[in-house]
Amino acid sequence: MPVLGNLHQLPTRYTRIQFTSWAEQYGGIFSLKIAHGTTIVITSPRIIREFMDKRSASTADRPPFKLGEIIMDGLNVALAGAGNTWKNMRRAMHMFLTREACSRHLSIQHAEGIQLMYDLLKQPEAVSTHVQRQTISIILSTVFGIRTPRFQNSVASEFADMEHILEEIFEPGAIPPVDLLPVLQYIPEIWAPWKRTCRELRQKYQKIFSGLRDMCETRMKMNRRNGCFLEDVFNQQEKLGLTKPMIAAVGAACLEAGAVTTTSFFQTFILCLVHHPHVQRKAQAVIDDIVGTDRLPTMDDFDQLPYLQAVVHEVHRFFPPIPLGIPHRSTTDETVEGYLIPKGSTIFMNYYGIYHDPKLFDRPESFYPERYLLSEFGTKPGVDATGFRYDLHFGSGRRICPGIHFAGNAIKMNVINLLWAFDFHTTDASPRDEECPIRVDDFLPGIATGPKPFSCVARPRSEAHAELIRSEYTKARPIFSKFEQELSPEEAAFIESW
Ligand code: HEM
Repeated sequence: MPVLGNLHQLPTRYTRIQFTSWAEQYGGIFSLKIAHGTTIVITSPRIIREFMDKRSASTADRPPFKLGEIIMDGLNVALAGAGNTWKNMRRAMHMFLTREACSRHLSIQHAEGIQLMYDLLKQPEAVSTHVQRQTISIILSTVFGIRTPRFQNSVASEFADMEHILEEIFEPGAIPPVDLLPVLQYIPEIWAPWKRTCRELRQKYQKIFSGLRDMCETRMKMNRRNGCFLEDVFNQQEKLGLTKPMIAAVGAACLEAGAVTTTSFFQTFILCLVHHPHVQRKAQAVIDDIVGTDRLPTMDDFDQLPYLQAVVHEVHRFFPPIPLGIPHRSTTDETVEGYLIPKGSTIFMNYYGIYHDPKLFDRPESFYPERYLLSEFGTKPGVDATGFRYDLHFGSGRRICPGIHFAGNAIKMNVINLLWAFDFHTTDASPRDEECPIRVDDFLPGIATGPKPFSCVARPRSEAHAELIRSEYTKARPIFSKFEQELSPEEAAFIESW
């Protein structure tokens, strides 16, 4: 296939599995020829450090992405090339996401953590929906100044539906390679159904994010500010060099990049708990020793508990929410491990392949937090761990995820709260392998993804736990009020009745 190169070998779904199998065969770095372009896949922390971190000036660009241009006018922070538009939007995001800025978001994160536990008391079998609502609501509140007290018929469910379709069509191989063969974009819509999907997505995308931005602007004009991030961006719009569409795009990037990934983490966490009751019991025992039932757990408690930290590292390892990262593009010719990487190459970092490499991890398909108590990065004895870091799957170089601290705080809070408060059980009776009860096909395809829906019930561990959650929820309500200025009558009625 001289024109398409390896394209015919690229699957249209679950690319991470194929890349991982090729990495076993060809090693920590291999290349694919797709049309006239070179695609590099790195499945080695050492090479990520050497090439992506240390030579970040020449690897921070993104490959062209026609779908991003069609749907988002090229203004998506995570997909934009490394020019001034990206720099200005990323600079704006730092005002909201540095470690220090994140300490200002703790009170709403804490209050939403309490609502999550309260929601699970009320609807123990809707675990996944409540986790999703909470993650989206925290970002909506802190970024746009509007929260979502329930999932159904809300901006949260509208966003989640749209995102689900976006993730599917963004997976490498999912649609014809219009970026490599631009002629494909001229095929009429009747033979190119992806074009219609893009058109519909564009309308939804613009409606949601322009709408949220305008709501914030109106609130500011009416002197009803609530301290959300977009207020700061409007105030410094000129200094930051942002147009009005870019303001909506900065907010969209936080919600898109932050909600899907963090929700995926919690869903994987709960899936792993459901299939490993002994991990739940061990984690609950260490929490009970220092917390008891007279107060809620805190992030300081989490910091004192190495076993909980090991659980978090193991969840990240077991299923990184962006298994192949977001591809970078090189802007100069570079030599890595003796191979020439031509300028303009598309580069994937195969985190999934690294974390599931049996040469690096003992029984990589098993969920086994103790591995992180036995060696620093959970690797097998004697393995060269050069290049490993706990945040490897958050990206590299100048593109590293700016949401690390925001996500880290949410993870600490929910992990300790949920283990303290609930036992998670499955209602699914289908037989599973005892050694590896979670299967590869328990996870969805897509570029930022997580587990398929799974059966799960959250049972409060005692009436004392439940009682404390109910009383803390009543105390947390006033913290929400400044983000509830634009609630619909149905949402207001829901809060009253909940
Ligand atoms: C468990 C949670 C998360 C994970 C695993 C994660 C992972 C990642 C990864 C792998 C990238 C690509 C980095 C690269 O290209 O090298 C990324 C980019 C990004 N993330 Fe996160 N992320 C998480 C949460 C968040 C949160 C909470 C936010 C914001 C509130 C956020 C905002 C972003 C943005 C804006 C980018 C694009 C950065 C750029 O291209 O310059 N992420 N993230």
